[in-house]
Amino acid sequence: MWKVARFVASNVRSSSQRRFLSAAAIPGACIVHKRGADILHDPWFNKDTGFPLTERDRLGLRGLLPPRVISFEQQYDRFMESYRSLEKNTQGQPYSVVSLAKWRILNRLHDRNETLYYRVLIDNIKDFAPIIYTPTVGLVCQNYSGLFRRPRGMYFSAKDKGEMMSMIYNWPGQQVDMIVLTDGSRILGLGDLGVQGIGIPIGKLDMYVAAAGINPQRILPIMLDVGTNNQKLLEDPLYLGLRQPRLEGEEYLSIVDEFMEAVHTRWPKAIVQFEDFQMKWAFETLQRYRKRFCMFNDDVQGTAGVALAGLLGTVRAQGRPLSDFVNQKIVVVGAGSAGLGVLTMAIQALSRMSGNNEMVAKNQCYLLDKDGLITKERKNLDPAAAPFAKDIKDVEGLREGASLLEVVKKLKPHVLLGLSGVGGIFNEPVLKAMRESDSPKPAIFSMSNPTMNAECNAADAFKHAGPNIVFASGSPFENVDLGNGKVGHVNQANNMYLFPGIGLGTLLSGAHFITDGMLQAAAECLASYITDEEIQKGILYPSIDSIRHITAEVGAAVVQAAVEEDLAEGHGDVGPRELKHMSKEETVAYVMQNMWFPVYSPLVHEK
Ligand SMILES: NC(=O)c1ccc[n+]([C@@H]2O[C@H](COP(=O)([O-])OP(=O)(O)OC[C@H]3O[C@@H](n4cnc5c(N)ncnc54)[C@H](O)[C@@H]3O)[C@@H](O)[C@H]2O)c1
Ligand SMILES: O=C(O)C[C@H](O)C(=O)O
Ligand SMILES: [Mg+2]
Repeated sequence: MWKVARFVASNVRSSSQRRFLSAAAIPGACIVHKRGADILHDPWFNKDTGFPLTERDRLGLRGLLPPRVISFEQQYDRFMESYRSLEKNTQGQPYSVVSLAKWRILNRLHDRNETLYYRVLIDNIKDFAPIIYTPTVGLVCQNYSGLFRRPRGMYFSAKDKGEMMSMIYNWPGQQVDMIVLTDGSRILGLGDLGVQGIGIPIGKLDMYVAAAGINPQRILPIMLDVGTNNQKLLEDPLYLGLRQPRLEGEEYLSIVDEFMEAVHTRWPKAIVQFEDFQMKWAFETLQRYRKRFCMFNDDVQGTAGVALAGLLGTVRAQGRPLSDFVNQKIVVVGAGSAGLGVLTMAIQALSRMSGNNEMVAKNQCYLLDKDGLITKERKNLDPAAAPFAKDIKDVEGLREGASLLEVVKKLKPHVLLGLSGVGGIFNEPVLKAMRESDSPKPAIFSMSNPTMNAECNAADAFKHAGPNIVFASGSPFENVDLGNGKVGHVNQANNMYLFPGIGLGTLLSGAHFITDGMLQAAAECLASYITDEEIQKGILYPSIDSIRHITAEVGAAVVQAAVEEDLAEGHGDVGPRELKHMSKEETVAYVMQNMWFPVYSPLVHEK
């Protein structure tokens, strides 16, 4: 059942206490086998000027660093000062120049000193997420060839067929818990970016470290380069990927199969998150692997949970009981991997609420793609969209392929949700038509990324659709000043609220598969996180500042769902029996205690 109660773990302490707890959870003092300059050049172990004298002595660092030892806090302040002065010095310059400059300064730190990097990221997540993640990561992918300095993660290409099993052992880390994999075929709303799409797994895994406290030594971003159909890239002499058209059909699948086998052989417990695959492969690989490997598709499944939580929040924002969800008319614009994922999960929830009546559930939902309203009259109807195609007699006054404006005018939907990847299609006439919605508080979800691809921006949404709307977007926008002291709240409906908790919860449960039940538990948990008071202000999702706490709760919900389904095999010292006996609060505490937190750990034993 959908319960609306904010759960606050009894042992949630102040943030400084939590930091202490997390730091204390780091297993044993890490003893490094490297020496001298090799340590300084290894971002996992490097402490820059922070190496204490004993470590300088015993690790062969004497003379390789300036003599004064600088504390972690001083290093932190020094970085933040240079970041702030960069901000000041780039004021007034174009968005792309400023955000790429910010990305570069963060990336340089990432390449040099991971402990300091993740600490500044965690402490300043609201400011830095838009740089290392959406939307700047999109710009980084587009400019990857020019920005490339050092590799990060692994690259498997079509040319590596037959070699992957040995290649996987080239990765220096002993243990890998979390992998994010892309083939670069649908990077955000930017299309096929080939090998340049590697920026996305890197950004997602940074969020895993920041939000879920996955140890950065145990993450692995991976690019599967099977070619690109992007002509501009193929012709670019600086392009770093394979210069050939994308593999298709069995050839393509045999590469992904080989890769999955290789990963599974070396790290049988690693979780693989599929990210930004074009729709046909997103669905095909999900179906092919979800019962064989521990994997999920974030665009299909993570997005669905986040959208569902927002849709339920919308019902609450209207002052209605959750059961009223079955009366919401929902128009989804975009019939791709994300749009279909959202509809599938929304219809499952609607069916449950209407006594397992899938017909009732489907009646409430309408789907459009680039050719307009999808009905059963559609020629060459995509089989993936077919279950959501309307019977023409059920859409009286509308025709097959009706335009978005026609649909909105006719249906007066409660919710307009965009996952089309096309910037600006919620234009002025469409937004104005939403003023006639049957809902007193219509919802506009402009979920496509990055910012330029959003179906509309926040200011236009409030301006044209009116001040009563609830608004959410995939990329961040500033809140909108509505005058008279009123604020139009902007929510960020982004799968970042769920994927870290799905991954962490699965890892800590020891489940071998990620089931619909576990994903549903994650979505329910997010939906119940927000208080009624916040909902009244149009707040559907918590602030990203609290992403670690949200992720702990989502992770715990996933663990508990795995336990309920008898899939939990435990993790580390914690076995399935112990997991079974944990209360909800204890499960949240267990998850929190397993979150890595960046502090310099000793590299030599105390004498
Ligand atoms: N906010 C989030 O968390 C989140 C999650 C996943 C995807 N997304 C975004 O959603 C977008 C789509 O992702 P996807 O994987 O579904 O892509 P996709 O390529 O699989 O699907 C895009 C769909 O949009 C349709 N479309 C194109 N032009 C249209 C138009 N003018 N009107 C109506 N429909 C149109 C296409 O026909 C297709 O059905 C991307 O921009 C992506 O960044 C956001
Ligand atoms: O990457 C994001 O910000 C969300 C989503 O996975 C997307 O593909 O747009
Ligand atoms: Mg994605």
